Amino acid sequence: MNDLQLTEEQRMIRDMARDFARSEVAPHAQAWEQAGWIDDAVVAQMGALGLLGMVVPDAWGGSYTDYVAYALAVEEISAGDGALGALMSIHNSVGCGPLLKYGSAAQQDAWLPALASGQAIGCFCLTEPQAGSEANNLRTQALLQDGHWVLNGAKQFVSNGKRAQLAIVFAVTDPALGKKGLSAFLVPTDTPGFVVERSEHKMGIKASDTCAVTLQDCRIPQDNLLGERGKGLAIALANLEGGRIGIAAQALGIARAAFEAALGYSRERVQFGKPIAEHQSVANLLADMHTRLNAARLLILHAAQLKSAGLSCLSEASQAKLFASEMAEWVCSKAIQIHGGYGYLEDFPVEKYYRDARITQIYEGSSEIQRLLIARELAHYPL
Ligand SMILES: CC(C)(COP(=O)(O)OP(=O)(O)OC[C@H]1O[C@@H](n2cnc3c(N)ncnc32)[C@H](O)[C@@H]1OP(=O)(O)O)[C@@H](O)C(=O)NCCC(=O)NCCSC(=O)CCS(=O)O
Repeated sequence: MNDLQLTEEQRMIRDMARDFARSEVAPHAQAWEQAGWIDDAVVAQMGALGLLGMVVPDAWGGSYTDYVAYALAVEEISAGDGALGALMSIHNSVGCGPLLKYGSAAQQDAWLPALASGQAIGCFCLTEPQAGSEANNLRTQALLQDGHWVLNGAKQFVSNGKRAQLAIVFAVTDPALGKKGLSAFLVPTDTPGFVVERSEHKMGIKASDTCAVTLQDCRIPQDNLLGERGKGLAIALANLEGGRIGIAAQALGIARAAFEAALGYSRERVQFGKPIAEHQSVANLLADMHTRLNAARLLILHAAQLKSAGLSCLSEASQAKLFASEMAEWVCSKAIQIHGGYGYLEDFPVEKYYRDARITQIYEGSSEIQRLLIARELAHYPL
């Protein structure tokens, strides 16, 4: 999809996000990485610009246009900093998304205005030490006692874990029912017994707070059940579908930043009497990088269009994430190659892009899970 196929509103949102990323995000990304924390002020600015309420309708103070505008904005912010792209995608997609689709009117009114403005940040507590790809193998228990749910268990790899005010937590309510015995809950993170254990030390997106969380007799009102009892797995998987569009856009943004760094460098770096961009081996690499970036964007925006139209995009979102995340590692690696030895140094940005891109093949469903989902959907492929 080129500019011609975007609406004026989609272009304006993309350009606003691009300007913001270039002036307020990219210049600080390295400092945030060193601090292991994204500056609170920039998160507040994103809230004021509407970038944290992009899937929430106006009625709750959100800035929803459609998922195309959202994907374009995630790409731009991620080109500025992959860690901030993670915060944005996870907050919008799997933080706000479940409340929008499954929340009661009272739950939506209580949380969506704060989430949409960025005054509250959301996180998604599904994964457990023994339940990664096998999302239904949860051990966290929720017991109903005296009008309260009491949650106990351990969650792993919770992005925004330290920053979030609201956690969407998945737990076993009816062990005998297997997959149909899981439920979803809204847990304010200041509830006693919601314990953020540690921020993990990661290879990339180091400024994103990825935490282990334990639930220790964490008591929440009975009304904090999100959606129907027993529908927890469906709620989790339905939201990961949208989340995967966001992570694909994050991968694309990081890869595009790497490509642009490599293109700029190749025009300046002279070897054998001419800029290396004019050497065919480098020019061919740049051509392949550009082509793959544009192919990824088409897949992402196609999935986003389906989602905006309220259609299922399970396979398309998985295809977008699979292709974009694997493309991102390849493009970032080639960007380092074009920089030669300098690309391996922290003085140049491409080594960070390479590290930041790697996670996109793992979280919100690994490449192996995306292939499994795409293959499953082929059962309905018309011949
Ligand atoms: C590997 C899996 C695909 C296996 O899934 P299952 O076979 O166990 O599940 P199903 O039987 O297919 O579905 C169960 C239930 O959910 C409904 N469902 C499934 N998908 C959708 C959807 N897209 N929309 C709506 N509903 C859906 C389905 O109809 C069933 O409902 P009923 O029982 O019929 O009522 C799966 O386990 C999987 O995807 N695994 C990967 C998990 C994953 O991505 N984990 C990452 C978690 S988040 C993370 O990485 C942390 C980063 S962050 O902080 O975001």
